[in-house]
Amino acid sequence: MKVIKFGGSSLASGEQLKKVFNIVISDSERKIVVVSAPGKRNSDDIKVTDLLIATAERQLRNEKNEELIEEVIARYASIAEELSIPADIITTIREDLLALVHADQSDEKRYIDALKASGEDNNAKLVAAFFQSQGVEAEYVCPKQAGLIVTDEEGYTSVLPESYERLSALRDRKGIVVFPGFFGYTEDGDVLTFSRSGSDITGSILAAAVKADFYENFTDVDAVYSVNPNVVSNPKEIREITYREMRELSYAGFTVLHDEALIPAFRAGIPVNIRNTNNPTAPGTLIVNKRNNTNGPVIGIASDKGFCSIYISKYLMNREVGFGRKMLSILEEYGVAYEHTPSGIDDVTLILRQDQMNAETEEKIVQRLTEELHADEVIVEHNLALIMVVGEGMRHNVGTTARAAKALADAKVNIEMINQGSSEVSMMFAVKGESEDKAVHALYHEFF
Ligand SMILES: Nc1ncnc2c1ncn2[C@@H]1O[C@H](COP(=O)(O)OP(=O)(O)O)[C@@H](O)[C@H]1O
Ligand SMILES: N[C@@H](CC(=O)OP(=O)(O)O)C(=O)O
Repeated sequence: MKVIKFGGSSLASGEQLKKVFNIVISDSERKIVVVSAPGKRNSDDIKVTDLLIATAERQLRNEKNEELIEEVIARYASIAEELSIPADIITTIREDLLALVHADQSDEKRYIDALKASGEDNNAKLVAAFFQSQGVEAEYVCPKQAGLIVTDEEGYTSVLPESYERLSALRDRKGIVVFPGFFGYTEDGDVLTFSRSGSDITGSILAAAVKADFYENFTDVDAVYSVNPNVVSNPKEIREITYREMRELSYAGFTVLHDEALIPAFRAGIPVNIRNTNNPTAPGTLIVNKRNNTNGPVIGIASDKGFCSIYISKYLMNREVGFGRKMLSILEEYGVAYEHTPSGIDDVTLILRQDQMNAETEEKIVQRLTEELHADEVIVEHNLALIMVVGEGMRHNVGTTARAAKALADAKVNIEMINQGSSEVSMMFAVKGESEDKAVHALYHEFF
């Protein structure tokens, strides 16, 4: 049995849905279909999820949002019309959406999440209706009814372990299951969404729950490329990659797969196949536990901007018991997570996503770090990009760091920081945000 997920780009129009249908029915193992909300039809288009977020935010500010609501409905209606799906599905979608817009707004996060999730929920209903109209046995399955229960943590949602057992019953359903991605229900019955692009996570959860043979993730590229194709044109395709490598690369900027989507499939030992809806005969990229290393030291180079660093120095920091705890507890009080902590004898640097702090919280954090830790220096540097060079082969190849550092030096990119060690399969370089693309090009041309 295969679980097959289609991203928003694969579901953006009636024409795309026809491709989806043909892909699903071409293989009788494709039994569970996870769908995103309709995505962009072209680069200037707006994803349904973004329209829904804007609708919710305007409602919360008591601003007019009727046009946005109609735009959302029109996206589904144009697909239904293009595919001659009976129009009553659009009436259902309209009623559902209006009920959500006018629902209780006392908990803003839950209100926004419920509206956001309706993008995939209503799309799953539409896709199921389309399959049925083609004479195929297919049913929409509600995540609540199926038992996709999620945690309710501060700013974070993940699947509860007991969900797997309940979801395993999906295996016994007759016909094709069409399941909305991106959200689950709390134990209290409220909708919570995963982070953006989280339908990938739903697909992986279901694949693990039903012990699928494969998790196929259909998107709009022929493969995972060794570097973001929006940065380097015609990059090398990756045929096979390990879970560990892909996890590092998707964390660091390979948006083709959500970085949390690998864990459920990895734990259950299910291979993940990234494929192209627009070119379904292409083999795509297979994500597996072990691969033959035919790639040399590096398999991929990913990058992401929007980071800052907080450099803290204090003479004899290494001798001070509890320094790290005190430092991190100050961040914790402001709800700020850190990504990396490269350190020396008398200094440590915290690397964080910059959008977690505004100018005011930053000032307070710096002041508290300085005063409470009696630091000699606390310096914040903004607008950094992190570049991750990844490959299982690094462990067996001497000199990879030197090659990377030389390539950056030759391209006149100053390395602000290097972090290598904890992970055996990656090294991280921090550079100034404006040097990001230059650095990625230089590293790509060094290793490929
Ligand atoms: N290394 C990479 N390989 C392939 N695609 C990548 C990579 N890095 C970023 N991408 C981007 O990921 C996109 C696919 O992800 P996404 O837009 O979320 O698709 P979907 O709508 O199918 O969920 C590609 O179109 C591409 O622009
Ligand atoms: N629709 C949601 C979830 C998702 O997974 O979408 P996509 O498959 O288009 O990345 C989002 O835009 O975040």
